[in-house]
Amino acid sequence: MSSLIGHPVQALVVASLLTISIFLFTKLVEKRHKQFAHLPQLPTSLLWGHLQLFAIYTKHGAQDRHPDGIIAEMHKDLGSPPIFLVDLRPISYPMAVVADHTVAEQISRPSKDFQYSVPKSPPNPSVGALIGPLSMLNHQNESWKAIRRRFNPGFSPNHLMTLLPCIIDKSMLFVKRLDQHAEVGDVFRLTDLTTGLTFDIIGAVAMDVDLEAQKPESSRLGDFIRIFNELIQTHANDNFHLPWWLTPFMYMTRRRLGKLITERLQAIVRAKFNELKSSSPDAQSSRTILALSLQDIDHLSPAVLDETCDQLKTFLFAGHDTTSVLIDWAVYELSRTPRALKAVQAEVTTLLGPDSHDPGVVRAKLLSPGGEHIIHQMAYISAVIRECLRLHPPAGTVRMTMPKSESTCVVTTSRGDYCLDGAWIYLNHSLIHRDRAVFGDTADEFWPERWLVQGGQINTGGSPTSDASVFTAAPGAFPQSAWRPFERGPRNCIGQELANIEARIAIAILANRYTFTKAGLGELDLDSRGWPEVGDNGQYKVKSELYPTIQITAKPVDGMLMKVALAQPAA
Ligand code: HEM
Repeated sequence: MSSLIGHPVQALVVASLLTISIFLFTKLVEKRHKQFAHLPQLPTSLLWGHLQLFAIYTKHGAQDRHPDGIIAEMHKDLGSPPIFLVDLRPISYPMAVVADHTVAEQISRPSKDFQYSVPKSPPNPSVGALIGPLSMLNHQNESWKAIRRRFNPGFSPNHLMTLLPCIIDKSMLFVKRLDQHAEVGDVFRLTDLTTGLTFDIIGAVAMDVDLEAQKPESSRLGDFIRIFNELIQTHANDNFHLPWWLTPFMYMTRRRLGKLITERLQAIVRAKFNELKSSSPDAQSSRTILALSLQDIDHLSPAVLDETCDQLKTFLFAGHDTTSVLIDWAVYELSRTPRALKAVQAEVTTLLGPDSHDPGVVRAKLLSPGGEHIIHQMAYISAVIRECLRLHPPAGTVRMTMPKSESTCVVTTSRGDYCLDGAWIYLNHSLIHRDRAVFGDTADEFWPERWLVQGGQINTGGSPTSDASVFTAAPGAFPQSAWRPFERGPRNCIGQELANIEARIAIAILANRYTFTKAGLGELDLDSRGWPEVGDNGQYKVKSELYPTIQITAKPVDGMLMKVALAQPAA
């Protein structure tokens, strides 16, 4: 009897399972093999997409290298198309990787369909605790515009120049820490010092708060930097920004630390608001980025407080992390490029005088009337910064339009037009910045002169010189959109001028005072006499390549291990 009843039920179950299986299979085929079949891509597996392939490519080199390095190898094996697909579902959205600056520009510029450029991808929950849900990084359209408008004045070049004394004072503490390492002669993580510097600066210029990020012993570091460091550390091995449901405990830790930062920021914003609205605000306090953003606010409502705190959180993170990476790479590239170091030293001596190894002299000169003009005259240093950001871009941007939404995202490339709806559109700076079609055979080399005019000619290689005086900036050397470390268009980086000022000052202070020597990865390959040897690219030969890893942004994998010594002042 029971078998008689069982048969139809079993048949129904089997039929349902079969229907569901066929449905799922069709969906899978649709997603894996049809949805983005129009985009160039390596062979994809029905079940795994490109996940397995990605794992295989990962094994080709250092496992902890930045995913951009893996993507670059895939790109090369595909014949370097302007755009291609990497399908890592279900770990992330399918990713349309943009490797060509003309395509990137179509995404980042305003258009008829997208007034403020193609929208940002949905917020990444893994960085939610660091920047806060109301961060301008996550907003779109008019709500983004309103926030950006509120904070723009604080980042205007003119306003930033008024903050010069505070940036220089923080740089003096940086010198003090380096002097200590020079005295001991130890191997240290330069990143720890540069993040201390940039964190201190952003705390001072944004809020007029001493974040005490440059204390000699880590136990004496300020509260903020310790919490931030702990939070950033949770991203150390999170190569793929794994979804929260795969890392629930990490997610909870991040939330807890994020809350601690918010509480501290709320107290600061309340105090600064009250001070500002009192009859006589302190002169320094009233010039900060925070103060300017509060100028037109009469009532500090909970909504305004939350929004303000999340922007400050964003500035604290975005403002210290990327700029410290830039300074790290500048120190490293200069330490292994004698021609460029000589040119920087000559420029600093010309602009700041023969005693520019003395930080006190540099400070006095930069703070004297007209000091800010000196910063604008640093043509060679500026080229070094451009070149470091070209070769070692810390961040990129990810955009997205949903399928079947009102406006679609179609880009025109040398290989045809592509609709990108439903994919993460990843403007990959590492690929764009090393495009041989733009930067030629020296695309992978550190060559600051490519940004400069020498005797009326753009120097793209050959006849190197270290005479900085013959260089002037070359604004039209390359298509503007081919260099985009700060991104372009309305959603470009609000802090790019600040980063530039910080990096210029840091390089100017370091150039004639110290000699840096890399330790560990990227160390110089000395000859039998113990001397470094210059290779064809004008750089000292090294034993191994130093590579970036991912810790939210791209960072030198070893924290830029260095030794530093006081340089001999020129006779
Ligand atoms: C070398 C240093 C820096 C680099 C390479 C850099 C790079 C970038 C990039 C690529 C973006 C676009 C991100 C995206 O679309 O998701 C961006 C946006 C942003 N950056 Fe920077 N940044 C640097 C320094 C700074 C500094 C010093 C600050 C200061 C507080 C800052 C604050 C921001 C903010 C708030 C945004 C969002 C802007 C918006 O959406 O309107 N950055 N940055």
